[in-house]
Amino acid sequence: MDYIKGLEFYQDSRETAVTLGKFDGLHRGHQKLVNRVKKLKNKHRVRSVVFAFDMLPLYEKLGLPREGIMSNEERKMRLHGTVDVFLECPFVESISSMTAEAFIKDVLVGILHAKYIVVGTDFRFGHGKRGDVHMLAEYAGAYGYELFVEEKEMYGDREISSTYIKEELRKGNMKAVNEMLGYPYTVNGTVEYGRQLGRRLGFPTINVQPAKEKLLPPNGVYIDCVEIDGIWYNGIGNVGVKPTVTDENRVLIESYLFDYDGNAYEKDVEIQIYEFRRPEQKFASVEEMKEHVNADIAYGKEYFRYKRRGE
Ligand SMILES: Cc1cc2nc3c(=O)[nH]c(=O)nc-3n(C[C@H](O)[C@H](O)[C@H](O)COP(=O)(O)O)c2cc1C
Ligand SMILES: Nc1ncnc2c1ncn2[C@@H]1O[C@H](COP(=O)(O)OP(=O)(O)OP(=O)(O)O)[C@@H](O)[C@H]1O
Repeated sequence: MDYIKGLEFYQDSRETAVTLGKFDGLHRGHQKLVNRVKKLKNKHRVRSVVFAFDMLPLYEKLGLPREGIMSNEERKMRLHGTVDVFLECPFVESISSMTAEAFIKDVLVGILHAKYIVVGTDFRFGHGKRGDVHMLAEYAGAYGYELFVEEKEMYGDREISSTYIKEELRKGNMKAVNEMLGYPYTVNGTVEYGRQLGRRLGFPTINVQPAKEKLLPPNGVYIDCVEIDGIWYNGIGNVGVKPTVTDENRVLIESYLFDYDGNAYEKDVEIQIYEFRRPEQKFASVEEMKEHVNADIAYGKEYFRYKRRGE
């Protein structure tokens, strides 16, 4: 997969099947669009392209933190191997001020040579969000592309969206989050050196700091699975600032893995979060915390007696 950041760097004259949007989370609805693009590629021998807006410049301009389901890096990793091109387009002034008509003519047709365009029913684009599926359909004949409009994937009686997933993530409702994503909520990061206190207490942990632009579930203890060197390990971990042992305000994911005894420091790992167990607590002593963590570990082992990763 070619990864291109910035429209100006896309310089391929081959025809494409392209899907467009913000694609935060690459949830089940997004996957439907990506799958359609893959099918069109196989059928018509065109290049398959995911065109994703990078909303970071907008958040920076507004002075707001970006709280995404995934970081840009995680999105890139997740798309790897699915399409020919992942084009990330920073949402800068020149893009946000472009009219919808110009976006179709200059970007979709002019730069991307789109032969097939795939979007959801509610896709909006262009200055003032004036562009929609009706406008895309209107210009299809003139510009020689075919439009595919996919029905929205549902979760219960509500449409799946990044917004809906973030609402549930903020509540720690991992079941809903994971079902809407169609894969477990994932954090990628590098294992850092901790203070080795866990090891002394009998539960060594891997410590990972998530990307700063990532929305995490509420601080608390969660069932998780961690991939190290291509092998998955079951575990239970804490998302938070570990107030019992430090006054630092740095949010980490710390996980105790049941069957791992290697040295994971500085390795890149993937953490999947499954189920909320309890909120993070400031215990009166490390001994009291140890009792609770031991109970958490017993709970986690019991959990995996009946379930395998991903179930
Ligand atoms: C299952 C589990 C539950 C935890 N729960 C809490 C908690 O409720 N409060 C807290 O302050 N720290 C909690 N922690 C974090 C521990 O304080 C931390 O892992 C320990 O101090 C070791 O830190 P170190 O890696 O820096 O040595 C938990 C850790 C695990 C693995
Ligand atoms: N549930 C869904 N089913 C099918 N297509 C979807 C679904 N949700 C979004 N899409 C389509 O995926 C593309 C990218 O959507 P985008 O990420 O911009 O929206 P979203 O997931 O609804 O996010 P947000 O909640 O931030 O608006 C668009 O073409 C959109 O119509």
